[in-house]
Amino acid sequence: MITVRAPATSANLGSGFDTFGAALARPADVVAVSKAETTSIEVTGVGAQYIPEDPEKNTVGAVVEALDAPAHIHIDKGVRPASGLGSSAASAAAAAVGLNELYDRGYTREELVPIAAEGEAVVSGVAHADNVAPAIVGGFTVTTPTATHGVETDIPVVACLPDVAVSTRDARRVVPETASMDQVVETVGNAATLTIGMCRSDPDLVGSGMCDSVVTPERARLITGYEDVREAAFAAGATGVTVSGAGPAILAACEMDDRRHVAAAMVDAFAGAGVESRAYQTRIGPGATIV
Ligand SMILES: Nc1ncnc2c1ncn2[C@@H]1O[C@H](COP(=O)(O)OP(=O)(O)OP(=O)(O)O)[C@@H](O)[C@H]1O
Ligand SMILES: N[C@@H](CCO)C(=O)O
Repeated sequence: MITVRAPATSANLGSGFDTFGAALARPADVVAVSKAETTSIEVTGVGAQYIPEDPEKNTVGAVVEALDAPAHIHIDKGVRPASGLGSSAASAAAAAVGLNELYDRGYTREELVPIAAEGEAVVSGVAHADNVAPAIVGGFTVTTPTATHGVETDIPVVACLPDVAVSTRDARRVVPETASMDQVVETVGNAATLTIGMCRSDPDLVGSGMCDSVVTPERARLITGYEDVREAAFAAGATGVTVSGAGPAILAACEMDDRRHVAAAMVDAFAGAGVESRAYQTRIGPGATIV
């Protein structure tokens, strides 16, 4: 049996829609795989009741198919589904790393990214790899249709998760089909600023590059209290705030000394909007690890 811990992730980071991703030090899924004649899946943990155990419908089933690696798979969920924290990707990433090891398939971490992304197609209709990439490789990642590049970085973040669900499939329906040239220029500038910030482990630069005027405003409308939470996080010292993945989680970057205040401010602001939430005080961390 092989057991793998794969982290929650935050995709987009504002200016990097379907491209940027970051691994969060916590929460995480823990997935155990053992060889079997036919594949079976058992799910326990946070939100397990909402996750199908049918291999055709669970993200890990697509990974089993892609690796031709039938197994009994136990998924212990630490990342709540429909969170914007890469819940479906965490399981797929852990399964890809575990089954690659179990069956000695010999793929590199980068080669496992498109394999794990097949699982995302099962739940959202698109094999977007911006969550599975950091969940497998760790740190900050840039994923294009042909490659994944990652860097280690040290950025404190708060991921505040309201007690409501937003499915990625639904949140992709509000993504605009076009952007103006002004928006393209602005986005390139912000994405480049964020990337330099990640390379320098500089929360100010990362935060200022987290802005996006194309996708984020549309997604923000799906999250009750978004503007209040954003303002409260900035007032408490956040350097940047945006929708995490497809939402409803909201991600804030900050200096380590401000992390606690930012977390409290975000939870209080959600409460003011009538929404319960929990804040993960975390940081950008490593990818999947065999435990
Ligand atoms: N192993 C799995 N873990 C979590 N969700 C799964 C899994 N397999 C299938 N699902 C389904 O995927 C959906 C959740 O995925 P979705 O992409 O909407 O959320 P997320 O992964 O938390 O968000 P995001 O991709 O925005 O970070 C739920 O409908 C859930 O039942
Ligand atoms: N890039 C994807 C990530 C989902 O977590 C989206 O925003 O739809």
